[in-house]
Amino acid sequence: MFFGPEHIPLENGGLSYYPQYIDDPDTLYQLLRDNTPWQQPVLEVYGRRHVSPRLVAFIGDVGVSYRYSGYQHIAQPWPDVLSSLRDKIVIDTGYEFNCALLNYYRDGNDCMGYHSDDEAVLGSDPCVASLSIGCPRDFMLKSKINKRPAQKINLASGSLLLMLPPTQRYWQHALPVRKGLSQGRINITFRKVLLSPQD
Ligand SMILES: O=C(O)CCC(=O)C(=O)O
Ligand SMILES: [Fe+2]
Repeated sequence: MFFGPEHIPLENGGLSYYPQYIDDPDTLYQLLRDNTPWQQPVLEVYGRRHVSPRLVAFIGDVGVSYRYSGYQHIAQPWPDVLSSLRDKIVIDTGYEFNCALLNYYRDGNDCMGYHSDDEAVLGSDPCVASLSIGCPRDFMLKSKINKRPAQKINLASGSLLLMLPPTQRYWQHALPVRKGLSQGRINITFRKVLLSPQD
């Protein structure tokens, strides 16, 4: 099955949303939930250290590492299921990705605060491809240059959201707490870390 994408324009940016990008999200969800070496690192956000409010894993090509939130992530090798998914996303979008950050939100209490995926190692205008499986959750976007209300997109299981350049430069995004949700969700953001200046 393949629907979309739906283009969602943003002032100084833009999104492409594929509501049903993969066929069998439930199987992929269970496979990743049960076979990923999940970690719960101590993160440093705005100078304060706290245990991450979700579980994480970082996978990628040999030699890729990625420092964010005060923590150095060394890539684990790609499981087959994710390298073939990466290949499909590269073909469908025309963007390259050499690593992926996995976030496991165990229930509605797990969350991610407002931030941009704008680390220097991603280059000046990255495209980030975000695949969601499991419990649908609200994804919020707010502008860095005006105070208009945040936009909300409910990310369906099996959906792919592309955050197109220059979205990371002008927007922040978050996954807020949703008390009462007992189901888990896994999000995979495919990224391209630059390994040398000419990449
Ligand atoms: O879980 C999500 O949908 C967002 C994840 C995210 O923003 C990130 O990993 O940087
Ligand atoms: Fe992000």
